[in-house]
Amino acid sequence: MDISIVGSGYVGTTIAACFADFGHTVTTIDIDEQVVDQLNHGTAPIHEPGLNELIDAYGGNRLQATTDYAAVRDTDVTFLALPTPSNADGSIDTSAIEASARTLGEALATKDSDHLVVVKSTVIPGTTEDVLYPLLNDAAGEETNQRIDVAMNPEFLSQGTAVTDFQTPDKVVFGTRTDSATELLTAVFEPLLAESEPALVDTGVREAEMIKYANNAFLATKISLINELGNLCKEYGVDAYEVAAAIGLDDRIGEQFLRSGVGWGGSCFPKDTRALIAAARDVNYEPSLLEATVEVNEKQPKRLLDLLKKHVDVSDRRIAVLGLAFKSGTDDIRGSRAKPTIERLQEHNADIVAYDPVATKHMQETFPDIDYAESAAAALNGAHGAVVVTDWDEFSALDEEFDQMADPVVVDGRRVITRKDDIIYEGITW
Ligand SMILES: NC(=O)C1=CN([C@@H]2O[C@H](COP(=O)(O)OP(=O)(O)OC[C@H]3O[C@@H](n4cnc5c(N)ncnc54)[C@H](O)[C@@H]3O)[C@@H](O)[C@H]2O)C=CC1
Ligand SMILES: O=C(O)[C@H]1O[C@H](OP(=O)(O)OP(=O)(O)OC[C@H]2O[C@@H](n3ccc(=O)[nH]c3=O)[C@H](O)[C@@H]2O)[C@H](O)[C@@H](O)[C@@H]1O
Repeated sequence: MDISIVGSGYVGTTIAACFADFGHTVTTIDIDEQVVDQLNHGTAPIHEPGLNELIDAYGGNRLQATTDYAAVRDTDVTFLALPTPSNADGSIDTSAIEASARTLGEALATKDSDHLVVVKSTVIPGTTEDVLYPLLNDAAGEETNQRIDVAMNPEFLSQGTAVTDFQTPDKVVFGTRTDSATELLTAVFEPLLAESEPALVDTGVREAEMIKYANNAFLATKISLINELGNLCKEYGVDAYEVAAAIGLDDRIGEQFLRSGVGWGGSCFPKDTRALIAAARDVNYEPSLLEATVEVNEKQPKRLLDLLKKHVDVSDRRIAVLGLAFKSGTDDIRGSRAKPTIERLQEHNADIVAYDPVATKHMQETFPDIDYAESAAAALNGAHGAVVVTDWDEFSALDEEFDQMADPVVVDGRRVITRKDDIIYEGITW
């Protein structure tokens, strides 16, 4: 099948590479010429395990990239994997996806066969059918004889494991208006459905849009709940990880996403929870639990520093921040809990030295005035305290490095530190 994909970020590039691997012919479209050049030269524009191998194998042949929307005319279906960031009030900014729908509609005006446009981006219920569908058809013009249909196919991959998550999902959701759209999507995903046998959810467009938000809201709330319980555990001298391990044995609860700590970040949980809260207010519904989910998350970095301040006066003291990425395995700092942690340390006039194996360059753009170390050892050397914000494996190997601290106070926000002897060690929820 001939597939086009608009947007070559985390989602667009991953699905492009995997669709090519299924045997489809794929054309990606992006406004960023550098991204297009990279793909055509067989290089992935983002860092994801396994992605470079696929792009290297198919880039420039079965997988072509362009900035020209005209390429969609030679394809049967177009996936939109465009950003849906937050407006100032938390609602989603649909400007990129709307602009793209207009350009896509204009390009499809001269296509003489049916075309399916599938929204992969995370959008509030109604966006695909009430906003994008009319835009596409208006831009395509009345005199065209082709029929444009729309569908919604939410994506559940996580950064750091994007390729394997996409190839072996728990479920695939088709939100469609017509049987022909369902049939076409089934043909696109046929190799994946045959190989991994995920649950197939065949539903309506609005339901598919809502399933994506509900999925992320549930996961974010699950983490906030274990963080709230974890905070309480700490007050009672109870280890929250022992409690989590036990409650996770109940199939109704499940063992995943029970790692308490300094909170959730990333490109999606923060924006999607805010978007759902804004959407709820739009329909005059007060989303109390979602608000509490966000509120608990905002509190965790403060708790981390309160624990540090119990042992150290941070003012004018060198404090090490270990980990800047929003989670291990990525250089992405969007929504990272390191940001509020650094801001709060700055408010207390700490002399901050930060370290991350891969995310330093990005954080330097946000905080150009703090020190950045080349290694965790260098960050800890002479520090009066350290906070751990990201669950990088290499932090669990730290040992003698703590002996080089001026005051060996370590507050762990991710339960990664294994050395406990001869240091003052505090876990955020244990
Ligand atoms: N990052 C993730 O792990 C996941 C993201 N999502 C959702 O998928 C959507 C895309 O997210 P990401 O891939 O992370 O975005 P991203 O920010 O990594 O990439 C977006 C790409 O779209 C391009 N672009 C922007 N406007 C364009 C236009 N008018 N025409 C062509 N290209 C354009 C940008 O240059 C960029 O390469 C969002 O709605 C997000 O919520 C869903 C599941 C997972
Ligand atoms: O919509 C999206 O973009 C994606 O958002 C998340 O994926 P991602 O943000 O890449 O990463 P996660 O592994 O979910 O971690 C998110 C945050 O939660 C934190 N987390 C996760 C799990 C846990 O037990 N505790 C915890 O604090 C992580 O440290 C991280 O800051 C979802 O897991 C994906 O299913 C979804 O597709």
